[in-house]
Amino acid sequence: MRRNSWFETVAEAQRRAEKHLPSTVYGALVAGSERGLTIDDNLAAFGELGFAPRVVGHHAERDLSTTVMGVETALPVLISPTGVQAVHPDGEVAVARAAANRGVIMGLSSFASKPVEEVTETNPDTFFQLYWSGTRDTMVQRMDRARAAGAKGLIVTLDWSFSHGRDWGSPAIPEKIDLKTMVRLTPNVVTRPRWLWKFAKSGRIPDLTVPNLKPSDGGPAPTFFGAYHEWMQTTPPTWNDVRWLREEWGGPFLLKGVSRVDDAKRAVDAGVTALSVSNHGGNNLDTTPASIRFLPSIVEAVGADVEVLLDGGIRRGGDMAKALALGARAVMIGRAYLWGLAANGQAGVENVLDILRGGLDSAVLGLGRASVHELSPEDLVIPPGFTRTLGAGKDTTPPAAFQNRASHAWPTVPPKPLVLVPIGSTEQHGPHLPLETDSVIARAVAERAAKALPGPALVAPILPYSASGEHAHFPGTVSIGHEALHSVLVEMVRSLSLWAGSVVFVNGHGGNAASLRTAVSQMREEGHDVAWTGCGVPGSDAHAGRTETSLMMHLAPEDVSMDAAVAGDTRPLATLMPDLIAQGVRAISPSGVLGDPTGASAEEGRGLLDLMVSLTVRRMSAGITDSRGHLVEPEKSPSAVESKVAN
Ligand SMILES: Cc1cc2nc3c(=O)[nH]c(=O)nc-3n(C[C@H](O)[C@H](O)[C@H](O)COP(=O)(O)O)c2cc1C
Repeated sequence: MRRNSWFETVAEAQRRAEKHLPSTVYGALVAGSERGLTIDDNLAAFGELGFAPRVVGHHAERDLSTTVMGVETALPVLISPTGVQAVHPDGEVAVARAAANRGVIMGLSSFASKPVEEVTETNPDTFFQLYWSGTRDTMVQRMDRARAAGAKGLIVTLDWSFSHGRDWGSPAIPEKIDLKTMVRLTPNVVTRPRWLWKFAKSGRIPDLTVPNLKPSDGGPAPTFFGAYHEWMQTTPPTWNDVRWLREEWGGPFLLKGVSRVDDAKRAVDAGVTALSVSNHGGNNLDTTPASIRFLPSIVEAVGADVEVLLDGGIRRGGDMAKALALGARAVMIGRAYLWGLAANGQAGVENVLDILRGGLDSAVLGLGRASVHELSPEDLVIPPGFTRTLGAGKDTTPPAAFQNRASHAWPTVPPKPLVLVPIGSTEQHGPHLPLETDSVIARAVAERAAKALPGPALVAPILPYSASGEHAHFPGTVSIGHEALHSVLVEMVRSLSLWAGSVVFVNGHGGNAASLRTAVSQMREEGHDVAWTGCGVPGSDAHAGRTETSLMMHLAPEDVSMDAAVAGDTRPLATLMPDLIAQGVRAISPSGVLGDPTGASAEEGRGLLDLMVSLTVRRMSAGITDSRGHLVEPEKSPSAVESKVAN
């Protein structure tokens, strides 16, 4: 009896691929560089993330569809480009057909075994992938050909450093597979008669040429290794080259392979439409952490500007749900569909896409969401320390460079810029929020305001220590007191004024207001162009309550422990103030919370942050201050009461 070719999970597809394929071919699919630690982490990281399911209020119908770079897809998954050499005689055409049948976008590698024209004919929703390889002329020819074939987007892959040593032994890949090689590989091949039979039936032997790199003068297509050689000989690209590629292509443009926030920002500056957070499926520099760990920081930095995708380690629909919850617009899959292809051709790829659809739908259902767009970090249990942030100029790094679009070396600082200096605190924020809560909020407001303001605006490294005397008896609090803070602010302004046009302190901690008033008014009397503003919004509660908790759930969800959140004293700040001044926070609220964090949400935090930023931008644009340099709302007179600042 014929064995049921349907499989239940991607793990089973992998087992069948291993059985079907010669070990050399299977080895090339599972490959990860060096010790394979990155590829392991790509998988393990999804296991570290948990779900936070709901039990009532589930939606009878769920919408899993989205668009990627303007192209509709029934599922938020793309076929990631891979050189599908020798896995199946129909190669990428079988994959493209499966993707078309499931309404999914096909990514075609320039190292693929099938011509782009055949693939776009099969699946019109195809993105063509290019490496920075060859001369500019050859790259233009390749892009022209893909465009003429109807490719709807270009994927440019930049995360490859020719790091191919593998401790477990790289499989030997022949220059080309002809009959002679087949004979040489016989011991390997004869143990996989079904694989050989598929090729024999198709009347072809596995092909290791790359038709999409065929020269336009009619010469033969290079072999896989010829193409690889050309790529290795090409001088690596600069950001200007990326911009040039994007302009030459002129359509939707996805940059694949980003891990760092600074690279993501430069990609945005280069005009990309989308980027994929990726480590090439563990095939670039081994020990690079899993791509999912970088996703939140990159979404936070550029998610409002471009579409952010993720690839690496997706094996289940639940993995997709986790990536989407952390802000990915869609994911890309590599090995999962290759194993499906090896196990059962086109039907095997369809089987894999169905598995992913089923798993994603279950997750969306169980999380009580109606669509993939509603997934959010709140749906996940994110263990402390899960995420990694690279190249963000975090305030834990030495304050050597300005944190702005690019990390500025001094000659690149624009003349007489406006400098925003965020001021935070290091103080207890209840049992559920981190000590740096005020710093995270102040920096986020300053960075977003700097982007929104016209003209050059730089964000200076944050001042993380300030006046937190009222929280002094809680472990973790570090306060330098008003006197020291006053001196720091004065000296900062004197130093900044040597080259800055103007200085605005963006304060995230209400306890700093007294020092800011005295220091800023002293500096204005000395003739410096300086002002300050707070991050308050009307109606916010006092400390570690709903306002700050919502903001942190939006900005740094991995650092919020909602399990530990408790309500504190909920009286308004004005009522609490005399007791606070006389006795400190601990006497009034043993937990350190003033307010009630329990109803907080990331959604609310996003709205609050937007409001904070727009109020800050409005105040800064109007430039009206009270007599001590505190920026006030434009409609209020300069003598108006100072606005409330967040704690
Ligand atoms: C065998 C193989 C070949 C690949 N070839 C390419 C390629 O030609 N172009 C490219 O951009 N990425 C290539 N990749 C990387 C994938 O597009 C994708 O980033 C990676 O496979 C995602 O990880 P996953 O396999 O865990 O899903 C390849 C990956 C594998 C496993």
